[in-house]
Amino acid sequence: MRDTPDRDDSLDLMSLAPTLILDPASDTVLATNPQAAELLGLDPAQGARFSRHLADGPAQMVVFADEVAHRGTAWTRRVKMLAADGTALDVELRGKFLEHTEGARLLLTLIDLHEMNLRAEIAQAAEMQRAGLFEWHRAQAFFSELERRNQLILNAAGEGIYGVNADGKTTFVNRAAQEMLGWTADDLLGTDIHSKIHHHHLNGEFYPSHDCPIYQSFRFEQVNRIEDEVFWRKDGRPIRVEYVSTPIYDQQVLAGAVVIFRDITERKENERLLREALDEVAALRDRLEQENAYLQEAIISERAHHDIIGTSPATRQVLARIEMVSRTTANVLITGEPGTGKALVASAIHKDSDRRRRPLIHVKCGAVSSDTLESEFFGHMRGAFPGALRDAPGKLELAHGGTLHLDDVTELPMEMQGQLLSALQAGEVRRLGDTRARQIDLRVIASTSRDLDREVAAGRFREDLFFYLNVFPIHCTPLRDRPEDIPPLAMHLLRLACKRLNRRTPVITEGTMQTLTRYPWPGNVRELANVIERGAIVSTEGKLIVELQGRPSPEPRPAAAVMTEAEIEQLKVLNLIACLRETGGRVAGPNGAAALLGIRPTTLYSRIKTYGLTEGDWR
Ligand SMILES: Nc1ncnc2c1ncn2[C@@H]1O[C@H](COP(=O)(O)OP(=O)(O)OP(=O)(O)O)[C@@H](O)[C@H]1O
Repeated sequence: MRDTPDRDDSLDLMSLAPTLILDPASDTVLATNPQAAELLGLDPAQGARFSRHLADGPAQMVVFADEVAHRGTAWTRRVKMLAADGTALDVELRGKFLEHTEGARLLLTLIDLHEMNLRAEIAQAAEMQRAGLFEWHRAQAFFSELERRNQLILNAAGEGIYGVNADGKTTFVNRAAQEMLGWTADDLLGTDIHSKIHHHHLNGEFYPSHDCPIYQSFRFEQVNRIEDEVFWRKDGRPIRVEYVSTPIYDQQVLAGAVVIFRDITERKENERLLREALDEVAALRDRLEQENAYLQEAIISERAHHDIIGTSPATRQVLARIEMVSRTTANVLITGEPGTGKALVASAIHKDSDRRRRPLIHVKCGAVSSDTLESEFFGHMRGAFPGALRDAPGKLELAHGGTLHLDDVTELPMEMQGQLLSALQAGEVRRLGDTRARQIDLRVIASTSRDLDREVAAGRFREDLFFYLNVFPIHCTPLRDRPEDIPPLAMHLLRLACKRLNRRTPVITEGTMQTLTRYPWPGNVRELANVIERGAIVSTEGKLIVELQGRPSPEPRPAAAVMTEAEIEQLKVLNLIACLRETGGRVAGPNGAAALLGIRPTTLYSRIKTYGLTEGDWR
């Protein structure tokens, strides 16, 4: 240490804080370190008087020096100090008493409070920054973990998920979406996804983006759920999708939309196959129903479709007409007395026609009750009327693709005749209780044992239905007018009956055959079949015995005598008189003579006039 207030190297070692040695008695700064010289701005030229640096005079300094002398060490902030240029210094003085041979010395350390505050603030700021950085890192780690987890969730989702911003540009695409679409995230991110995957409908129609429900979600804040549209894969193939597009918000501002979609191609394909299978099942069921009904019909009516037996000109003509008409689609009207084989002819026409693989439906019109007539012909839906427990097709529907045989067609009530004609002409039926019309394609064969001309004339049968049915007439001749058919028929019917009865076939003796041939057979072939069957049951000793219900076998009829025109005219007049007598002179009306004769009343009036008949002739 030096006795001058110049720099003292020992003080450099002692302290980095501004420090000086003061002789309080002479108010002299004996030594300083550079920090103190710099702080106080000591200038050797201006001398080393310490009191120059005291802002409020020496009083406080004296008090402090006494305290230091008394305690050995002390500190104070009461001594206000100035730099050499008069700048106020904010310092804390720390004093230490030093014994010296030349008197007491005061070692003063000046703590620059201003700098200390500054450092404290910097330290605090540094501390805060350090803490802030840490928090920031923590937040960053938290969010990146969150994002990673979200990515994991998005990628693990089975549904395709993608996001678009408010400009329709793709913002994210999950793995499932990339797999389903064949487009990678790189292909899609930042691009207009609609133009890549949603540009056309399945039918090839262009799909403008402003019509797209996804566009509407991010433009008009709509949640849209779509059940069946297509997205286009990168390889150009469509996939059927269902999707939900939901608008998304950032701080309550519409930011875009998220689309969650599912590939339903397989489901749609399965639905299509299922629908097809169900349609097929329904068609098969209908067909089975029809065929079942046909079989039932066949069993109920006990119609064995035997071949038509007979060699008479009448039978040969019937066979020729069957051959002529069966391959056409023409409707056929079969007339003839009961039991003459009309149903057999109808079956033969069907069997020879192109419709033979489809059913032949026989409807015995006279046997259907008037209550169920409509449902019988047109069918009904379940619940259409009390007792309609299930859907049922009508006879017209059952005959679809095949043939409908209207047996005893004249028995149909007039109203039903009209309904039937409309359905047949329109080629469609509507089941009772159904709104849907069903197409029918059928051929109609009608048969009757009545004189249809007469029925029409009598107003009991619709003329338009008559014309519809009578496209191709076939007449079955009564058995009595074709006796040459009786032997082959008798043998044929006997073979059938014995087969059915499981009996040996007896022989028909010549005498028996003559008896059969002479009999007038009012019941025609049906009666012959019954007689033969009874005979087969009662026959013994291998011979057929026939019982003809006590009717006398008439003598063989003489060949018909040839009549002159005059004789025929005479017969007509007599017949007309007998007819008018029968009707009590009534000409018109259902029970009038005209109806009985099968001619129009006007025709009858003109005939009465022509023959000059008067009431006295039939009274
Ligand atoms: N030519 C024939 N050859 C063989 N069997 C016949 C012949 N004609 C009629 N039959 C038989 O006679 C029976 C009566 O015939 P079918 O029922 O066809 O008569 P139909 O004229 O339709 O009678 P209906 O007017 O009473 O209904 C049937 O068993 C039928 O097989």
